[in-house]
Amino acid sequence: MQANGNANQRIARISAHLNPNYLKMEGSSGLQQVSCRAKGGAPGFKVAILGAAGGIGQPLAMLMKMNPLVSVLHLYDVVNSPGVTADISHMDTGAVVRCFLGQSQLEDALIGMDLVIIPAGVPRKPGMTRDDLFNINAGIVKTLCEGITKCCPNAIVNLISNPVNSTVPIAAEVFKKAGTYDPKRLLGVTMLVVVRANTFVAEVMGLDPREVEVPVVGGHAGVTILPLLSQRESSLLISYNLSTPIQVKPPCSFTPEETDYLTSRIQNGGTEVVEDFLYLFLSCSLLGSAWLYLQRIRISKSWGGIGNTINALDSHIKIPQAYAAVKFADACLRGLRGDASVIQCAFVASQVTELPFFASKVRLGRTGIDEIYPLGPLNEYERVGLEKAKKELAESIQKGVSFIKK
Ligand SMILES: NC(=O)c1ccc[n+]([C@@H]2O[C@H](COP(=O)([O-])OP(=O)(O)OC[C@H]3O[C@@H](n4cnc5c(N)ncnc54)[C@H](O)[C@@H]3O)[C@@H](O)[C@H]2O)c1
Ligand SMILES: O=C(O)C[C@H](O)C(=O)O
Repeated sequence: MQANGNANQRIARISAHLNPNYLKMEGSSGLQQVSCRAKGGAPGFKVAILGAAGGIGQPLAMLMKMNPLVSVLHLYDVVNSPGVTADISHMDTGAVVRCFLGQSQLEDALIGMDLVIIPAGVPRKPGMTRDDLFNINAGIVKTLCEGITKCCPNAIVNLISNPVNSTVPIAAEVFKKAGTYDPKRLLGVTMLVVVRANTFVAEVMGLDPREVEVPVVGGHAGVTILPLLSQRESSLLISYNLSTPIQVKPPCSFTPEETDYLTSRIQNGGTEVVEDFLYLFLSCSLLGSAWLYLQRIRISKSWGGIGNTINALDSHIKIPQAYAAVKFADACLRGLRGDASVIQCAFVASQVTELPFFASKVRLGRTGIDEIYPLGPLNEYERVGLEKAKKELAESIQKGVSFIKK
């Protein structure tokens, strides 16, 4: 194997993984000249994660580093991104990982990106709704989206920060204001509720979750999450009349009790996790769990001290949430690559209902969303649910729009 460059150049390349400013300090003319990838690394897409040091950001970064479609991975956060980047960069997979820390490095983090994934912001604590996060997360999403308009206006944006029902309209308004809005490129990530729906249905029916595909439409909070359980048989083939066949799932139907149980569990899955974690934290702390102890120290440091420790107790590494986010990001990348029939649910600008945004099945392509599918036939239970969902969604969307237009 032949080494690439002289010793100083090699050391500079390694240091640039962790802090791209290293090369600037060394007198390089800029980031674009840096090639941090080992010789022979595969070409692929450039992906930035904003909020990469967080509970969802860290496992998301790890899983994106493992994705063969990713050639460059930028990890941005306002705290702790150097440590996370150091960890992730030791993985012997193809993607080059670079660290960006703090607002002054946001633009460098975004230049030239194909896909920007945003899990930045505060998570819920027990007793809170996603909407309770609006006051803090709205401003964070606004700032990050302003960076995107400047540095990578053509990137696909995957918005994870809650409340998704409002943060997606906020992002749209920021992009409109800057004249860079393309509704095909802005997607609110609702994949997690689809993942939960598939799992819970599989449990009830005794199926392998990989065989199950439940369309979940509407939004990403409480009653706005509307699983279309009546459609989980062969709905894609029947209602969308696609030319490319999609695998028909094993047919089954649910009793009214099962439908109630499943709908409620899917709608409240996020709350189940938030409430359960506090219980888990307290029990494990009593048992002296080293992991949780370390997490607590790490989180309290990152949140600025003892005073905030209590607030941060329910923040934890969110692996299934990251799994869902990566499943969705991977679908976006496969669409960008030109794969056929990449279909997922997402919260997007839509004409499927009278609302300006709605989650439904979309087909992903080389420029983002290629097609948005209609809801298909609903039963009476789902029609009632749809009306409730639309009422709450309308308010959340308006709240996001007004935040920018005020
Ligand atoms: N849509 C979904 O499916 C889904 C799933 C899980 C979490 N979430 C949401 O994602 C968000 C993050 O959740 P978490 O559990 O990772 O929280 P967390 O507190 O563990 O991590 C959030 C990270 O964002 C960073 N951050 C804060 N302000 C920032 C800024 N201005 N720029 C860049 N980074 C910033 C923090 O430093 C932190 O590292 C929450 O709003 C949560 O509700 C959504
Ligand atoms: O519920 C939350 O607050 C986080 C996320 O949206 C989830 O569904 O787990």
